[in-house]
Amino acid sequence: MLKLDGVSKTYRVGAFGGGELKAVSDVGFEVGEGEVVSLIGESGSGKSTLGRMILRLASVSSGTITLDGRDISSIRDRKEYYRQVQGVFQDPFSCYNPVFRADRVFTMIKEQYFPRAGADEWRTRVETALESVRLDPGNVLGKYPHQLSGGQLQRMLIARAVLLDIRLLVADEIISMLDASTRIDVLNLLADLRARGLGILFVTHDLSLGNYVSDRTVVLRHGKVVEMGRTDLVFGAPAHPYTRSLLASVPRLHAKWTDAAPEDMVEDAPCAYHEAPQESRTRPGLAEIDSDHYVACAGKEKA
Ligand SMILES: Nc1ncnc2c1ncn2[C@@H]1O[C@H](COP(=O)(O)OP(=O)(O)OP(=O)(O)O)[C@@H](O)[C@H]1O
Repeated sequence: MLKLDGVSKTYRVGAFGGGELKAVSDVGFEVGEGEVVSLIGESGSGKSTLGRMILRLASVSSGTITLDGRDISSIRDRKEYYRQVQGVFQDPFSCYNPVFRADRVFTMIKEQYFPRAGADEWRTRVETALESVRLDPGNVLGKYPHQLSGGQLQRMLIARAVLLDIRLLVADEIISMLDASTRIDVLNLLADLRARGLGILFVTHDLSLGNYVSDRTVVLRHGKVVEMGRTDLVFGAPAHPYTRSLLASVPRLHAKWTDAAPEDMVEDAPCAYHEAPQESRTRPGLAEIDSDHYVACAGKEKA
């Protein structure tokens, strides 16, 4: 479905845009139907930039992003694209105008995409979409954003995507601002949507969330993929020192802070990329060290 191939993004920075900042370098991965792919990396690693390029909110400097083999930049009709691909972001409050009722987000969808739907039919569709994101329509319809919780507003945005029956959701840090119990609700909701065939790019800096929800994981560092593949392999047998150090820094329930030192962070461990045979370098800068488990050179990262 969605495929990124050698995608890079360079921002113009500094006085009069005289400098350049390479936020994303030569990134390639896929998101299939009914698949959740986590994009993991620390702050500034380029996760949101990738999400924004996929959502066509930022231009691609080089490389291609395709949907079913079609370059997304060649899809002139943005409405057609957004009928299939939508984003939900960290701060749900920023997506609503406080002056209007929150369900205006549905009215806008109706006006743009379903102008001919009758009022009753539309109301039934909205109610069904709300129920599918585990919201009680009676509790949320007709209310202003300040009368709803962050979790409810976030789910309404996901319901909007459900109404459009999209194929790919870019979920950028959507859990970060929610409390623990609401987090699990939203995560379970994503699992429901995946079961219905929705592809999800789950952008997060939180490894445990990524591990919980995703089939495949892409670890980004300084805009480059350092490791990616099946989540059980990336988390179970991390091959890049950066992935290992990220995993080692996740607080563990049964370990005291001093015990949680990154014991497996061996600086002079052999580089898995260079240990792998030449023919395993099937993607630029990455070696396939197991079926659907890719790693970048550790030496270059250390340099
Ligand atoms: N519009 C922009 N103009 C210039 N530089 C930008 C712009 N947007 C992002 N950057 C820079 O690009 C790099 C990647 O930023 P990005 O927001 O993609 O990272 P991130 O991994 O999503 O971080 P966070 O988790 O903090 O949101 C950072 O160095 C950031 O400062």
